[in-house]
Amino acid sequence: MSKPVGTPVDREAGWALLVYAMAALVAGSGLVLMLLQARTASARLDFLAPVTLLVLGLTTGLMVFISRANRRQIAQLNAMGEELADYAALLEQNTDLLERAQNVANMGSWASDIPADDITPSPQGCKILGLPAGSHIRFEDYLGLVHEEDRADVKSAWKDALKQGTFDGEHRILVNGQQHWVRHKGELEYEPGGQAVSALGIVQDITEQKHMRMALKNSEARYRTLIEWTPDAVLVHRHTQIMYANPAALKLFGAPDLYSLLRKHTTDLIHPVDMDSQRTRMLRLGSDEAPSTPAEARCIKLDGSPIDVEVRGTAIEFDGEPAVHVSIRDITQRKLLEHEIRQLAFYDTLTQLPNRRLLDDRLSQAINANRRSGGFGALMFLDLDNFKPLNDTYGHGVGDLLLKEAAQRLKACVREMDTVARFGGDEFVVLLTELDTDWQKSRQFAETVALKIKTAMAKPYSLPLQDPSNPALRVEHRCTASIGVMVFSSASSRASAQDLTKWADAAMYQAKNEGRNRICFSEHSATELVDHYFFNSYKTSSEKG
Ligand SMILES: Nc1nc2c(ncn2[C@@H]2O[C@H](COP(=O)(O)OP(=O)(O)OP(=O)(O)O)[C@@H](O)[C@H]2O)c(=O)[nH]1
Repeated sequence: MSKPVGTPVDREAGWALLVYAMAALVAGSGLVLMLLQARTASARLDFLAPVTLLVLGLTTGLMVFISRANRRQIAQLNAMGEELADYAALLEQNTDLLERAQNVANMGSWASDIPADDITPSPQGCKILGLPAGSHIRFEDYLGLVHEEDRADVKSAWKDALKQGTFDGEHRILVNGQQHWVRHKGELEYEPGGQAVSALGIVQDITEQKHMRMALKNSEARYRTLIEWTPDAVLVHRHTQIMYANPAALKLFGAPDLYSLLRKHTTDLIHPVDMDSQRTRMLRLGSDEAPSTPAEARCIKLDGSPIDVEVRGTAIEFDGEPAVHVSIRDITQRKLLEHEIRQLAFYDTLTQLPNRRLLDDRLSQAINANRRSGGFGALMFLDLDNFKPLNDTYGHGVGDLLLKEAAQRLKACVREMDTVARFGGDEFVVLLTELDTDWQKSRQFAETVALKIKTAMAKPYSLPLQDPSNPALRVEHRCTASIGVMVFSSASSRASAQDLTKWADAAMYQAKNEGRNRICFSEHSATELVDHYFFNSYKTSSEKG
């Protein structure tokens, strides 16, 4: 089978050319015949054949020409039709996409022909407004959907929009008896004369957002009311910048007004001693949602004075953004009470020196420390000599003054790290710690301190007689001290705190018996020495081997 040559258009043009050529040949033959017959002046009837040929040729050519022109126009029209169909499909596709997008966004659109008072919502717009799909409504119809309390506002907003060219507003509508919040936003178009002719806008159902916003507003209002009334100080800060302070916080920090606190950072209110720990807590709060455990801290008021507080923080959302709520309780009174209880439990009320209980505790600590360091300590037991006559002659009040003065003198004789305790009555105990790892040096040091104490205590006491009729009246009293000293190492770990006190007490009695105002070393000090060397040599050999 032979293949056709060329495209259909080429073939059609070829056939047309052939027909034109044949028509021209026929018409030409007719014309030639006519000319020849005219020359030979033949009969009138003889013209019929050539004329027929001429007309036939011309008519055929003309018909082919017209037919081709028509076919071209039809082809063009067909092409345009196909193009239009493509556009229509694209439009349909875009409309479908737009509708789906509006559906997802819960947002519709609408167009309004203002002079005709005709509003055409999109399918999603109809759904939001509770209208059948494809509805056209008048402005008055729309007002009928609007909640009656919002109707006047909508009317006046539309009036303004006609002048301004844009609008953006929220109001309530009723859809099947249910209240919905909608937001309209749109633009108007004007004709050259200034008359608004059309408007295009979007409508969005914002009921859910509105309810959430209202719930948030209500909970924030509740939160504010609660913290306004709470007796604890409350600060809300974001990255330490104070955003809110309740009246109790103003009072606690001595702020004259809210503004003076809002200018501050929480770090401005933390005492330098607690800055690091509080910063760490704040950083942890930023990443951890759980409220922090209460912690004691020192804060500073705006006038710079310190306050003891208990702080507790928790991460919150404030004005829609992450922040930290800090609750601050003033614990100054509690601290004072705690201090008072501690003083009563561990300190002598008259001299403010540690009492027997605290002494025992510190002595045990010293024994343990010596055990670790392998060094020596010393315990001195003191009893005032000739104290009773002062009491008996001038009364206990004056005796108390002497005891207080004796306490001060004792403290002045020792280092900060040492302990001076009142054991009871006119008895005192001095604990010297971390003397030396050498027995001789430690004993010497203890003896030096004991001598210093003996000298200080023996100095006369000038005491006011507390006579209201003569306040300047004073009495001079001489009252020495008998001192028993026990040097201990505790390396042997055999001696307890009670043992050491007992041995020092015995040495003190020895000093009393030997005539008072003197120093005696406990004979157990030597035993301790032997134990010490035994223990240390054992320790060294076991470490080696
Ligand atoms: N003012 C006052 N006296 C007290 C206190 N506690 C005990 N005393 C008195 O202290 C005295 C202690 O008695 P002693 O140690 O025997 O009296 P002393 O005159 O020092 O006798 P020697 O120690 O033997 O020298 C007693 O009179 C107690 O009443 C106190 O808190 N205040």
